[in-house]
Amino acid sequence: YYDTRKPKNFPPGPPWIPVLGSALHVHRLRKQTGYLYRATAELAQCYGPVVGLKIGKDRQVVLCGYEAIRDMLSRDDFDGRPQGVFYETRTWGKRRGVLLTDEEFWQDQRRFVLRHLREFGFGRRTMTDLVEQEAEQLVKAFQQKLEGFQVQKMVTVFPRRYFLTALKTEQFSTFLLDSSISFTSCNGYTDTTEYRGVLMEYASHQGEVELFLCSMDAGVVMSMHNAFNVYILNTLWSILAGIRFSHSDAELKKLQSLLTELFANIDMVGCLFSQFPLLRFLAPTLSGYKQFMYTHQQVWIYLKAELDNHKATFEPDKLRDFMDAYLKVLSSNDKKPSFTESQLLAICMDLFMAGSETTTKSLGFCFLYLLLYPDVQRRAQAEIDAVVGRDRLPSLNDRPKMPYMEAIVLESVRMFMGRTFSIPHRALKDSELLGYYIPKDTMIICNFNGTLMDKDIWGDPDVFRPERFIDAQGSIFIPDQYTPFGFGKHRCMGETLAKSNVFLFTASLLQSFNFSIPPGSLPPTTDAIDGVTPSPKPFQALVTPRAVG
Ligand code: HEM
Repeated sequence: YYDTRKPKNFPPGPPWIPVLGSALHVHRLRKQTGYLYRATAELAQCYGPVVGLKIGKDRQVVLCGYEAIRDMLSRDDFDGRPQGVFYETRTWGKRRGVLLTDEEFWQDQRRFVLRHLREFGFGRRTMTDLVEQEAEQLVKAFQQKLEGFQVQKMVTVFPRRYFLTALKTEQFSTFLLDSSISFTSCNGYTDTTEYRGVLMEYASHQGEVELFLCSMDAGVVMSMHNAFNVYILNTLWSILAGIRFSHSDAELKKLQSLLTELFANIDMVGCLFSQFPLLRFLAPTLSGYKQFMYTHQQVWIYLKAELDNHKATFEPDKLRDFMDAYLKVLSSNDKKPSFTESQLLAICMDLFMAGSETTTKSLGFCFLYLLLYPDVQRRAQAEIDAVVGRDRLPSLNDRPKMPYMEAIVLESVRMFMGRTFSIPHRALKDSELLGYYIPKDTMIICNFNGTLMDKDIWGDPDVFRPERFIDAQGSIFIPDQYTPFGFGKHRCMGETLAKSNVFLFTASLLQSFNFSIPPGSLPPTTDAIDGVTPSPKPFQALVTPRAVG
């Protein structure tokens, strides 16, 4: 009976039943809508922007509107992070790290991490160099896959009259760039060679049409959703531990695939064993506990080996990276008790998890939408050609002169975070939010779908339209409601790095290549894979070099 009673003036929501709370109700909605963020958005339609739930042992409040989210994120009362098995087993049974800790412990550690990440690269020249270096490697890797392939000017001069006739008789299947076309005979109408290819550019002048066509076999079809992981991780890991991973590093690949799988099986708000902790013992596999532990153990082993390596080569006067800076503090006598070796490992794990998945997935969504919106791709390429040209790679210094590319970054992150939640907060004491009573220790979650995909704010939220971030003067304009990195004291620590990566990786690839839907394939779906953070479903692109400008 006690389990079914809601605290007085607790935010409205579905009824609570013993032990399960509102879990079944939410589960049903999730099945219907396909996603947890949609299930809670539906609840917000019914109960308002502040929804009260109980999932197993967890009392949760989900916020679904800008006003509620802004109020919560800007108040110290809600600066806690959730407690419990889920948040402790990941770091050896005690809350450690910077992602899921709070109060004085977190403040000291966050301050240290921010200061030293800045020292070794964040927001400084070193970061610029690192991101530019990785972008260059990424372009090289794409070029290698396309090696030996040249844009073929297969048909140069084409009598316009014949060309138009061919179009009318549908010898050309379509007249869109990046589409596949095939036709027979052109040179003087006697050659009966069959031409099949992807139309990359055309120019019509003086009664003639010039076609730039690349052979379909020569373009390379590549998986795009996972094309960026290692390069993204390298920008972060160089700063943290001075390491650059090779693309073929088998151990890293194994680790990343374990993490990807784990992230798809748990949610931002926990999973079965965190809400029903007894299930760890009764059903370790079904409740996700076994997989959670196994993946974390693998990450610990990996990080510990690197830490041992650093300890063996550590020189207090020659600090190479963030790990060294932390080791130096550990060796001093006046360090605060929160500075420990396990805390260093937990910070590395947090940054490893928070840093690589998020940026990689933002890039995944970016290229998914670039395939679906070829006009956006062309406009970006026109800006790249005008500002950078083709003789050198884009750099982060070009950024202020490239508002359209900057807008693509903002729009890609909106598409990514508009399908998920922020990291949960916790009420540090009994509080009030938009007139409701929030008891101490309640978990509070922002559903970013309610702001980043709100029709009233964006008009056409499902459309990939970077122009929405550009004002009448052609400058970047960011509405207040755009908060994919959170705000307040827990604001994301990697925003600068993440945006720089998405900007430069995208600009560098678009400078050299066109990305299109492979001929004969359906357009990729915009449905995502649910999980801690959403991922685009696996998709492929036909990558062809751009014709020389
Ligand atoms: C597109 C990429 C990214 C997005 C959308 C993103 C988003 C977020 C959000 C929404 C939060 C939670 C804020 C809150 O709880 O109020 C957060 C926190 C955090 N992010 Fe990011 N993030 C991204 C990339 C990164 C990167 C590259 C790093 C690596 C340095 C990083 C490190 C962190 C950390 C350490 C926190 C916890 C901050 C704290 O609680 O004090 N993030 N991020």
